[in-house]
Amino acid sequence: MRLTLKDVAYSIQDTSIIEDISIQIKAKQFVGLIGPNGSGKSTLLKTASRILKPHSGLVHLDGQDLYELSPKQTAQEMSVVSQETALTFDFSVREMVWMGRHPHKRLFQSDTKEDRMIVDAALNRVGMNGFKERSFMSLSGGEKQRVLIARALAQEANIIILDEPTNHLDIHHQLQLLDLVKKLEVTILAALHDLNLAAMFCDYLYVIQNGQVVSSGTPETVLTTELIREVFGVETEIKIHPITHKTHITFLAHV
Ligand SMILES: Nc1ncnc2c1ncn2[C@@H]1O[C@H](COP(=O)(O)OP(=O)(O)OP(=O)(O)O)[C@@H](O)[C@H]1O
Repeated sequence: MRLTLKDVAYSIQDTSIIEDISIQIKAKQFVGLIGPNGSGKSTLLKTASRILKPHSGLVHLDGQDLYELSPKQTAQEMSVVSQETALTFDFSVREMVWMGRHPHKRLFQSDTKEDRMIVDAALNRVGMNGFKERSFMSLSGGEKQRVLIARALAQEANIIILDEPTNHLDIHHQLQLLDLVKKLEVTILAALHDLNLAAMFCDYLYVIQNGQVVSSGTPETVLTTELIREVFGVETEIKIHPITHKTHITFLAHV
């Protein structure tokens, strides 16, 4: 499933947060958003996922206007993993993941054997099956993050939008999570802070600065010493790593 944003803009009280953003994510592509703190990545992800309605511009799923779909249809196609999971009540881990099944169910329909198998399989894939009866609120940041990924898996969406998915995760779980997400073969849009992980996993990158796209392309073409100096204010040495054959950045000093 393709996700397309055309000339998307969003402002808060006359202050432009993002403007003229056009991005295209082909089916099954893993696209990364990179950019400094406060550049507008989360706002962009929210406009792409119907959490914030753009003030102008269009968001299309396979050519169809996102706002012509019902919220339930949107949830069948797209799942969002973000840090801001506001919970009024505490739920168990199993219940949290089970919520991913909601868009596939009729009103008041109880869970089926298939739902239970999907929830168990999702928890297994993120290594959290042993935590099923634990309260979600009692989990560590990294454990919560893995449960939210399991919920996205249980939702069986064609597009997954991730806001800094590796935040809170140790290096083993960062690599495991991005590897898992990549192998799902669904369309992925993710804001990532770690430029080396972005280079390893993303097929294509958009660089956001001051609410606008300032560069886009494959990691090898986008991640240059000039761009990183300009956008992040950091001197780097960049090489193709002899083992991974991916762009590898060594950070030298801030400018
Ligand atoms: N509700 C709000 N009221 C006022 N300003 C806001 C609001 N939400 C976001 N902003 C501002 O919009 C800008 C972009 O924020 P956003 O969270 O999209 O950036 P980001 O690139 O995701 O940042 P980070 O990397 O730090 O997570 C920031 O300057 C932020 O302070």
